Amino acid sequence: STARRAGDTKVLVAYYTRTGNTRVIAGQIGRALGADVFEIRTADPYPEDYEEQVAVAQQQRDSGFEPLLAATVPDVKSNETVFLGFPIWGMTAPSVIRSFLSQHDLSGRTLVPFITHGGYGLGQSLDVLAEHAPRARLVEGFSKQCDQERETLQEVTNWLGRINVRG
Ligand SMILES: Cc1cc2nc3c(=O)[nH]c(=O)nc-3n(C[C@H](O)[C@H](O)[C@H](O)COP(=O)(O)O)c2cc1C
Repeated sequence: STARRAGDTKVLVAYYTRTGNTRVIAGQIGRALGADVFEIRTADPYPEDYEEQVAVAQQQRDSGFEPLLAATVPDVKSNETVFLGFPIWGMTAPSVIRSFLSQHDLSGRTLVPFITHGGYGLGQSLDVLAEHAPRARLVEGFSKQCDQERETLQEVTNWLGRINVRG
């Protein structure tokens, strides 16, 4: 919603997701606060294949690469508060989150992370936010353990092996 009362502060909810877990939280924050919701996307799509994605994520993490964004938020500075959501990849924030923070100056703004992970916790992700948005006011975020794609794929593979159906 863009309708606001005088005195309201503008809130943006920006998030990145691969399998949708983080999107559920983004949608709930957006509805609860009447905030604009922006899905962060890379200009070049990531692999659909899980193992290929793990390899690309690791390579981009280790090299410090910042993938090009498909789009940026116009006038991000008009927002007093920015919620930033992402999954944990390789014990840290996905490299596209570093791209987002490099491309959007959040100086003097309140930055609220919301993070999903597969059970191994937040890793280095909060350090990444502090380093790449050094002049934002980083407040306590929300985090939740969610399904791991790896586990779902393995369970489906096991099940297909048990039933007697051949493609
Ligand atoms: C490339 C890749 C790397 C991941 N690395 C981790 C990890 O280091 N620790 C962890 O707990 N979960 C890891 N996960 C699991 C995701 O963080 C978890 O499933 C998350 O909820 C996915 O969010 P999404 O559905 O919004 O993409 C990884 C997933 C992917 C695809």
